[in-house]
Amino acid sequence: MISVEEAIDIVMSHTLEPGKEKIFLDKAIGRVLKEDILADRDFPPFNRVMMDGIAINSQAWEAGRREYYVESMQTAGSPQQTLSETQNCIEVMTGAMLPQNADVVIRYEDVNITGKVANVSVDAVTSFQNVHLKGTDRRVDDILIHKDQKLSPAEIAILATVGKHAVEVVRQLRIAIVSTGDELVDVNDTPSPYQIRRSNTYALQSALQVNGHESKGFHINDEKEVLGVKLREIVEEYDLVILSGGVSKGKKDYVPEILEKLNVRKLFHGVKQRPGKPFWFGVREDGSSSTTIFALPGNPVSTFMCFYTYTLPWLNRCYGIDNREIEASLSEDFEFNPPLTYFLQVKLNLDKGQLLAIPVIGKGSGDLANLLEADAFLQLPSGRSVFKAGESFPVISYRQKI
Ligand SMILES: Nc1nc2c(c(=O)[nH]1)N[C@H]1C(S)=C(S)[C@@H](COP(=O)(O)OP(=O)(O)OC[C@H]3O[C@@H](n4cnc5c(N)ncnc54)[C@H](O)[C@@H]3O)O[C@H]1N2
Ligand code: MOO
Ligand SMILES: [Mg+2]
Repeated sequence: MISVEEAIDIVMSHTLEPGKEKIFLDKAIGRVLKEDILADRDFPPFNRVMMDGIAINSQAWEAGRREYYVESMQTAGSPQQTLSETQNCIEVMTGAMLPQNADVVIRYEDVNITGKVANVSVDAVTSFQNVHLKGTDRRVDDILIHKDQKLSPAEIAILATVGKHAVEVVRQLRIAIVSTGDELVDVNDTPSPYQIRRSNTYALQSALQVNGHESKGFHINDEKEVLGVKLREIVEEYDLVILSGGVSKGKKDYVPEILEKLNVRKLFHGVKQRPGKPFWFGVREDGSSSTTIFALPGNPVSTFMCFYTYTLPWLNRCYGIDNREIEASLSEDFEFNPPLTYFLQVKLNLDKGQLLAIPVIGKGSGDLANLLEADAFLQLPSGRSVFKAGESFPVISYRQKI
């Protein structure tokens, strides 16, 4: 059996290069950009009026003029007008082009308009007040977003404003989630006394979904032949296969044996960790294509922990997304004696800017209800048994709290 550190090294050194594809902007949220995005014009593209009011020429103001004849109105979305007489004004609306020969905008709150005459009630004006000057935010051809950026709503706004209705992003890997087990029935079914509803596929598919990955769910019973046939099809069609169950020592735990028969190269089976000890990992190479297989132990807490500790960081690495390394400090002394890395379930609290991990002890890796009480796993290293309050350890969070 290998250590957690060795397992992470092996997983992370077997990433894929997904390639790229072009997609429409309305489908781009959460995807990773594969091209630099340049400003197609200055930001803003013209001298933009920032307040509803009147536009005047500052020289007229300096010459003492406070009463202005309203020549016309410049609204947003209409071509630039020209102030024909500098002692006059033009009514202007937010978002409009500043009229030619005008360099000051005075807001309506500081103006009294009677008929066609505007009286200004402020004591001072400054050149280009209430004007958002052309090119002051960004210049044409500036790089606005660098490639490899994961797209959030802020990047989507920029892509829209520069007219990118389609963008080049990292191709989505084809992902299959496969649960195994005769005791498992679907969510719509009423289990017999000896059965349970399968939850791992739903947990994994939703964990993928919140991280921007589509996947297809499958279920296969513990029958060698069927497992062999169905897994062959899945392994040949998908880039990533995440299995749950069937990897331990049981008489019907066929998954490792079947995978090896399908020419999946085993990279490890068994990690010195709790939960998740029987975790199996391998790769099937077929000419230019390859399939990566995470066969996770079936106990729901093990499946969950292994996904967040190994599979999600692997996916992030494939997509060029940084894996955040966060630590939290233990709220109380904790003891764990076996020579294994222990992934302690914890609740996270922010305490005076410091992340505090409060142990939430469940009844082992079958106690999936305990996932509700906790937020994360605190990774306590092997080789020691006493962990002191205040000590910091890496934390793997499955909630959006941090
Ligand atoms: N003799 C030994 N027995 C076991 C060992 C061991 O080292 N020696 N390891 C234990 C550990 S640790 C784990 S974890 C489990 C792993 O078992 P498998 O990966 O073979 O998984 P299964 O046997 O198929 O199922 C285990 C458990 O999880 C439930 N399960 C499975 N899939 C789902 C699902 N999709 N949704 C909900 N629950 C699921 C299943 O009903 C079982 O109760 O083995 C220990 N045994
Ligand atoms: O490794 Mo198992 O996940 O402890 O129950
Ligand atoms: Mg088993």
